[in-house]
Amino acid sequence: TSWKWGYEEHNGPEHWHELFPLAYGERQSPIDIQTKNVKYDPDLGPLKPAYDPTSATVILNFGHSFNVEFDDSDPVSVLSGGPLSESYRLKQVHFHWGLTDDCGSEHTVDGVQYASELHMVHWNAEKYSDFVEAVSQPDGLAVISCLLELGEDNSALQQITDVLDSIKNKGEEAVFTDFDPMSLLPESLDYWTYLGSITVPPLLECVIWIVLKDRISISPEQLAKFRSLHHSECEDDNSCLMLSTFRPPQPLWNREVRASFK
Ligand SMILES: NS(=O)(=O)N=C1NCCCN1
Ligand SMILES: [Zn+2]
Repeated sequence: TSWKWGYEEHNGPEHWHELFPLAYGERQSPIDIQTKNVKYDPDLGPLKPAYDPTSATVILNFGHSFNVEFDDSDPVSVLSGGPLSESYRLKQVHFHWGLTDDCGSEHTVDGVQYASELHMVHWNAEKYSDFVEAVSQPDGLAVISCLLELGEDNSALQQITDVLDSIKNKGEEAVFTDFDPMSLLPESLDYWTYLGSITVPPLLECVIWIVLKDRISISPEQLAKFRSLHHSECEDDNSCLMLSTFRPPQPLWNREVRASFK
């Protein structure tokens, strides 16, 4: 394509439909979770994350975000329970953020946008043979989302922000292991769940979303570190900063949001 999708005026979410028609699909993400319209579902069991910190491998700058990658060649770090009928394998963890501290999350709750959002991406390794096959299926991925609100330094997050200087430019990667993604999550795993899509092109409608009710904190200094990353290789430090990396909420259409809690 002549342009690479991104989050700037010329290639951001309002342009994505030009190359990725699913942008106008019936089960797009993120959404605004209107708590008065969610339905408590007593059949929703507890989430059962089981992660091995040694399965973390590298942290890398993708250009439109940075990922902590996990070795998913064996069922070592997995998620089951909750709304899931099968066991899903953890593949990567990443974040979304905004230009200023008053925006940045993708999901919103009763119209409130938070400073950042954590996504833990898992794929259905019981039904599908690899990640690429999974993203072409309606139940291919399960993504745990946790909203980050502006506040105190998050000590678990510091393990990540401390290494971002080593992956400043697109394509750079660094060894990153002995990382337990559970350390990032709040004490309660109460959640809302709905059927949606990945929130980056090609916007495939393959995700069972699991949005945690409780939030974790991120400090202004930690957010500033996210924004110091470069979305491409460039010398002039301020011409290619990864300042904003969130897609705004999309229409709910004919979908229900269920709650695991009253
Ligand atoms: N924001 S997101 O939908 O989690 N993004 C993803 N990108 C790559 C494939 C999985 N998910
Ligand atoms: Zn994401």
